Amino acid sequence: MMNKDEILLNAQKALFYEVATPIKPGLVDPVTHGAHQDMDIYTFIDSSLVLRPYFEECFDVGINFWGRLPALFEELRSRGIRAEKVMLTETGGVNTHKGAIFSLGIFVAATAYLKQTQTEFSMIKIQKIIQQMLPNLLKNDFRNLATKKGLTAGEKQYLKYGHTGIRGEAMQGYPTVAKGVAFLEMTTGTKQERILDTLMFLASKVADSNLVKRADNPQILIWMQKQSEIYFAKGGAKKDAGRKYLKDLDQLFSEKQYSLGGTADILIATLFCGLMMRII
Ligand SMILES: CC(C)(COP(=O)(O)OP(=O)(O)OC[C@H]1O[C@@H](n2cnc3c(N)ncnc32)[C@H](O[C@H]2O[C@H](COP(=O)(O)OP(=O)(O)OP(=O)(O)O)[C@@H](O)[C@H]2O)[C@@H]1O)[C@@H](O)C(=O)NCCC(=O)NCCS
Ligand SMILES: Nc1ncnc2[nH]cnc12
Repeated sequence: MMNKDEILLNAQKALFYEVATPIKPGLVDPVTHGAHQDMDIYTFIDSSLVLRPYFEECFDVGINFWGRLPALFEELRSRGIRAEKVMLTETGGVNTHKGAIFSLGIFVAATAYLKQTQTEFSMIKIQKIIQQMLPNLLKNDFRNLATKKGLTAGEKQYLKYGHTGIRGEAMQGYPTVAKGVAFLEMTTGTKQERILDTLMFLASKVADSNLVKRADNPQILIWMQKQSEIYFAKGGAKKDAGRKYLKDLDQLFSEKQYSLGGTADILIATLFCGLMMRII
């Protein structure tokens, strides 16, 4: 298993690899800000760097933890809430990495916990640890929704459509990340082509509450699956037709204010695992 510095470096690399990759539909890259007028690449550089101490805390909590795993998540959560505040202070109130604070924080802590007893990073073992950390996430988080004021997009979508969003994904041990890692391993080409193809693969699998919120329509997820199919039929990132399609899609997303913000967070977690497995 890699040492602490290497693991934390991989967490930061995952954040930078994702945002550095052009052309992602509706998302920020070094040249465009997609559907996010309040962000640019510099906002993401600031946010990625300021989160380093938080990921270090997640590692330390995981490596020193003993006891029942749900208590590990409780320890993370209070730190995650603080990290969200640090991010918002650094970005001037912009939500760059809310999903990544949650998901990547869980992955870093689970990796550190695994390191206590195992010499190798294993996707299956990480998924099991995460499942054991989060048995009651949905029940606890959605307990008082009917009377809660100021619901988040994820909470609203649970009440309106029954979508369990990022919490459902996390509770199941991130099956979509596992699929993303298996896909990433199969990809060929440059790093950029492999990351773009993995993003578009994930875009057909993730129930992205950010996309549903922006489109104000859950059917958008089915439309997104179709776009992903067309992209791969055109040869994906390694072909001019695939890249042209992506560029047009980015244009459309920017005009309609659609974003794949949740998918970007799942890509970040996928890249972290890929880096831990040395497949990227
Ligand atoms: C459990 C939390 C993630 C809280 O969830 P919450 O209920 O607050 O919000 P959700 O709407 O459910 O989603 C939160 C963010 O998670 C990302 N996301 C959405 N769907 C998925 C998915 N299927 N898989 C992975 N990640 C997902 C998404 O973040 C991205 O979108 C952001 C940009 O959105 P944008 O619309 O521009 O900005 P907003 O602020 O949302 O709205 P406007 O201001 O524009 O109107 C971009 O940042 C991406 O990261 C959702 O935003 C977790 O946050 C939580 O529990 N928080 C408490 C602290 C905590 O527990 N931390 C855990 C430590 S381990
Ligand atoms: N590149 C990106 N653009 C917008 N939101 C994001 N959330 C995570 N990565 C993002």
